[in-house]
Amino acid sequence: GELERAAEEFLGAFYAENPAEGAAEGAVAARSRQVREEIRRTGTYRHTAAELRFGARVAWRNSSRCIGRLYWRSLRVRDRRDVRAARDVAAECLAHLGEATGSGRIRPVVTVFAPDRPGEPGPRIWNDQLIRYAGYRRDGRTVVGDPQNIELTRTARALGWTGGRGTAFDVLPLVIETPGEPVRFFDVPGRAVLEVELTHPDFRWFAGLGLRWHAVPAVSDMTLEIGGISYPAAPFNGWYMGTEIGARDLGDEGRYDLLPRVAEGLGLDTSDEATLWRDRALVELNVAVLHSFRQAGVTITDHHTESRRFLAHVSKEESAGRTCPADWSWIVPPISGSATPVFHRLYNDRDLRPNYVRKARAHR
Ligand code: HEM
Ligand SMILES: N=C(Nc1cccc(CNC[C@@H]2CCCN2)c1)c1cccs1
Repeated sequence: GELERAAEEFLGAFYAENPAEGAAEGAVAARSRQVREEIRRTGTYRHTAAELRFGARVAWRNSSRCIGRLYWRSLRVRDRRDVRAARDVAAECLAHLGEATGSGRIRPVVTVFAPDRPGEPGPRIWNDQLIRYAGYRRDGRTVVGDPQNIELTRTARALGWTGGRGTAFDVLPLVIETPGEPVRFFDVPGRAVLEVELTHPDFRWFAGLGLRWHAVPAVSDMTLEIGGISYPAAPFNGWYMGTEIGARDLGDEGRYDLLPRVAEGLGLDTSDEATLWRDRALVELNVAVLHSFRQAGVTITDHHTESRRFLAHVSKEESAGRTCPADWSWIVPPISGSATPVFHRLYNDRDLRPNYVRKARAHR
């Protein structure tokens, strides 16, 4: 059936790219038979440690919306497939953050928790990222914090969380769902969250905005799919590209909506779109992010450098006889698109496996 075909395809790719693994006489045939037998007996099968490591790295290499794939081989894989209790999942997520953060030299890490098995789903993390700032709707209109996380904040408070101090940067708890237990929240202690206070190299008033952001982006709401097996909790982190924070997180109207305030600080005329006050505010916000992270010794990349790296990755893949799948609309940065080399070409977006996929989730 479906699972057998996906398993066969994955094992084929695994042995093709890791010839030493199949060097022993009949090793490949034996593994294929063993997997088919296990699927027949149990309806699923267990990856070896080597298959899991390869699968997690190739899933990153196949992530067509990711501009940061040049270093796909260096992904650190934390095999925690025997972890499924909510408190243990939470504890391993905090350990993940510790390993990923270093003291600012961020390392790409993925932690793989228990897979879905017939009759026993794996654990699920309801947060979309391990580190998220709470959002509070005040009097029907004004919002304090991150509007994107208003619903998750409500859910956490409904589960009993009282940790929020009502600031714009309260770190939310982890909300973990696992079979046989009620959905629970677990605080993320301050010591697990490296943050950078934002200042601007040329404008002293910028610090007065009181802005900060967390160092590590760690996506926790995607399912790692390898050879037909789904790992619904497989949080992965890299480092930020500055535009994510400077353009989207802090600049979007539906997020921290800071362009008018930055434009005001710059003394721009915001009454007329044609003064391009939004564009000037965006650039200075992004300058502040890159300057602050670099001054704090926290890994970050700018969209020009990262674009060049991505094109180096694309040509490396071509040389390896593979087509690098890419989604132009996500690869091209949200500011200065045409000033980056990734803008001036097209890509093939293909849905390859292994991959990190977003599946419909029980409403949090
Ligand atoms: C090491 C530095 C990395 C950088 C600078 C980077 C950069 C980015 C950026 C800017 C995006 C677009 C995000 C957005 O617009 O919201 C993205 C998407 C993505 N990245 Fe990377 N990335 C890195 C590492 C990784 C790693 C380690 C993984 C997985 C192991 C990964 C998997 C993905 C996936 C799956 C997406 C698409 C997410 C979605 O569809 O919502 N990236 N990356
Ligand atoms: N730098 C990163 N940024 C990133 C990567 C994937 C997904 C996300 C979150 N994207 C979701 C938001 C909300 C909709 C559009 N963007 C951020 C990384 C996160 C994890 C590894 S790298």
